[in-house]
Amino acid sequence: MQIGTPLSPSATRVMLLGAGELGKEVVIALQRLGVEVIAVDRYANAPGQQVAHRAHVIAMTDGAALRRLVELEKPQLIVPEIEAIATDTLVELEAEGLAEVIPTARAARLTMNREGIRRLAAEELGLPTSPYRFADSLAELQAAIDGGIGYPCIVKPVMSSSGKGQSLLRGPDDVQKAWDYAASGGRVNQGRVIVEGFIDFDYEITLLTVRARDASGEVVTHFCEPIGHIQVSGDYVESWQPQVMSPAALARAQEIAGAVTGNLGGRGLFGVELFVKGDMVWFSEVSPRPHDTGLVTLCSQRFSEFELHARAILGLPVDTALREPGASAVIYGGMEEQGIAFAGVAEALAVPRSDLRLFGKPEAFSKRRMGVAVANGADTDEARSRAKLAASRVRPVKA
Ligand SMILES: Nc1ncnc2c1ncn2[C@@H]1O[C@H](COP(=O)(O)OP(=O)(O)OP(=O)(O)O)[C@@H](O)[C@H]1O
Ligand SMILES: NCC(=O)N[C@@H]1O[C@H](COP(=O)([O-])[O-])[C@@H](O)[C@H]1O
Ligand SMILES: [Mg+2]
Repeated sequence: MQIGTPLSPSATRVMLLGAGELGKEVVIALQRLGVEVIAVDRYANAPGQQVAHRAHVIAMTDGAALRRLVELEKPQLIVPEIEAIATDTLVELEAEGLAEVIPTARAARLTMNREGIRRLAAEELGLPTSPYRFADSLAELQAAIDGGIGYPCIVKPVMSSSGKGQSLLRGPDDVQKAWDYAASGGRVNQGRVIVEGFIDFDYEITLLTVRARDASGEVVTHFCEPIGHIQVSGDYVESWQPQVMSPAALARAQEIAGAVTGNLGGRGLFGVELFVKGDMVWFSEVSPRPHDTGLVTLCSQRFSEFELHARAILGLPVDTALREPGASAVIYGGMEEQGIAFAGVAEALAVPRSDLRLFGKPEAFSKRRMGVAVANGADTDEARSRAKLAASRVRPVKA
């Protein structure tokens, strides 16, 4: 693909559906390559909209509104940045040849709903996953648990992300609460949940996997070094790269990631989430787009996951090499307030080899991710303590 001049008839236009912190970095990477970027989100002044050529606010789950916007902006590429999108409309738009959906409209549709991707991975591709059932009511949920899933188990809305609506159930007393929380936490409330048996893993990783054209034009699969991370209530708080793995576990992880991304197809970067115990590896889920735990690559790789995504979707070659060990630590809003300020930034950046991203979200919530600290070190232990120290020095305050 040639790259044209932005804001001229020759422009290469890319539309991001979702413009949060991950999209913001993708927009910046695309801007640097001379791409015209249109950032869409459900609210005004989303992080990615602040650095794009144009911004639109629509309900992205409204198929008619999405179609109108695509017909107006005529992007060559549509890049989903969140799950909750009218993906049936994406399938139609792609079939009509109106735009190419990254990585494919089918991948966006399957991963929007936990049921689609889980059934593909476990039942079609035969990949190892936690035991699971789906339920549409409290009674069905109880029956699924009693019928074999057992305790401990995890309940999640079929459509949600960043741990929203997710609970760990230790016994029968937790079932009603988990059902009610899932119903309130799903981004698109379908009243359907997945219940998964709890995997007692040693550690979990995100294996960033890139499908990109090589010099001959053929799409080949590249793997980044594995990223280790810690999640609290289903949301990531800390990540580091590289995560040390046994050669057997790494080979199995790459095999699973290759199988699922190969089936989803297209071009782009994927975050393949895997649980590891000894040499055993389970597939958990996959984002057909940059992953929050991959924010660490802003400091650890030659090209961040966002730059890799930008290159891959444009049909350009990639280089997934690690540069040096790194880590990331999340900065939360800590309050429910509009237009907050951040104190302690100078103190945070005084931590050796550290850097910050403040996303610029217009409204803070107590557990909303508002920024991230990244840091390098001689090893991931040193990088982690620096990233956590830098993050802890940033203090959200009322402006
Ligand atoms: N079956 C399971 N066994 C053990 N831990 C689990 C299981 N399912 C989820 N978890 C834990 O909860 C975390 C979040 O789960 P999951 O990735 O499914 O949620 P999510 O809402 O899609 O999050 P995100 O959008 O951030 O990826 C996992 O990374 C893992 O730490
Ligand atoms: N795990 C998925 C993930 O991290 N997605 C990132 O969070 C944003 C939504 O944030 P918000 O909920 O604060 O608006 C999304 O737009 C994306 O950048
Ligand atoms: Mg996840």
